[in-house]
Amino acid sequence: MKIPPFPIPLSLPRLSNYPTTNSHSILTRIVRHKQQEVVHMRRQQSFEEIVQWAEDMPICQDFARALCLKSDKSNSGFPSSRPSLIAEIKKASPSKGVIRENFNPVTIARAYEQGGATCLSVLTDSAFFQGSFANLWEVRRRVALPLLCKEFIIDAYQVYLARVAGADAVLLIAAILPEDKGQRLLSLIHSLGMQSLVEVHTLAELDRVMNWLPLDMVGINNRNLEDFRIDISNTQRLLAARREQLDRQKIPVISESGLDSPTALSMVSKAGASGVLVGESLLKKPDLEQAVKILLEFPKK
Ligand SMILES: O=C(O)c1ccccc1NCC(=O)[C@H](O)[C@H](O)COP(=O)(O)O
Repeated sequence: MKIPPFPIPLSLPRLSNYPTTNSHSILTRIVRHKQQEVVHMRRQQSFEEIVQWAEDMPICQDFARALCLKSDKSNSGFPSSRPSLIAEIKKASPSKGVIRENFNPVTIARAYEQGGATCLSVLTDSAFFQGSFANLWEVRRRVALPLLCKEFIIDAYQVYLARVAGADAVLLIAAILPEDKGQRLLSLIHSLGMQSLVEVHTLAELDRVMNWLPLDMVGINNRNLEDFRIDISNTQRLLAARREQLDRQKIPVISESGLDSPTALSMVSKAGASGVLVGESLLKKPDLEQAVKILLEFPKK
């Protein structure tokens, strides 16, 4: 394997340089910032070079398959099916500020792996989540689990960067991608050998992304990204409406955000989710390995 020159010396622009105000929704502010960030990164590191590095990367792991193999929908030892866990590595978030002061992405990744996580999600946004592509690359070098690049993707440049930093899968958020752009980015992700977790929050978004082909995984976000409200019954609602269609097309569903107990996992699993994406409730605990084990322990009958 040729080692790409990470960390690419990208000095990202400071949030305060851009004309966003608190009257805009957080998602609007993030997207405006991303637009500026992409312009800035393209100036610092040529697109052609990033493309070349991406083409030299080793083959990706099958993220969706890992999740489905681990999700145990038939194990009679458990009162309900057990979803597999994508454990998230994030230092801070717009809704919660700093979540974990003592933050070392590789130490966190190893603890998650020891605890029984199936895959990892690494926040790469720096302005709002205090993450980086270098964090993703560090985790890639030291931990074998399949990795999701958790970014606000609006441009091909970011997709190539995710591949160079070692991602196996990339998040696409329906709410920030008009239809043809979403499909174009999904096709690019596939052409680079990666998969995508396509995230929706509403039924209208779910119906829209069902036209993006081929879908690897759908994520149902329980967090409203406009106002931060969390409602884990969102997963049940959307699955109740479209489970048949998703099952028919064999598209695994991941429930995201606000999941903090085995009971919550059991709820979304019974609704049809094959996996869960969990960050904050784990990251708040001092012992992360133990926190994962406790979360994956389903309530006994
Ligand atoms: O978490 C936020 O405050 C946030 C704000 C705006 C856009 C996205 C945001 N979070 C991304 C996520 O959806 C979560 O990191 C992920 O689903 C894990 O959620 P949690 O377990 O609640 O940390």
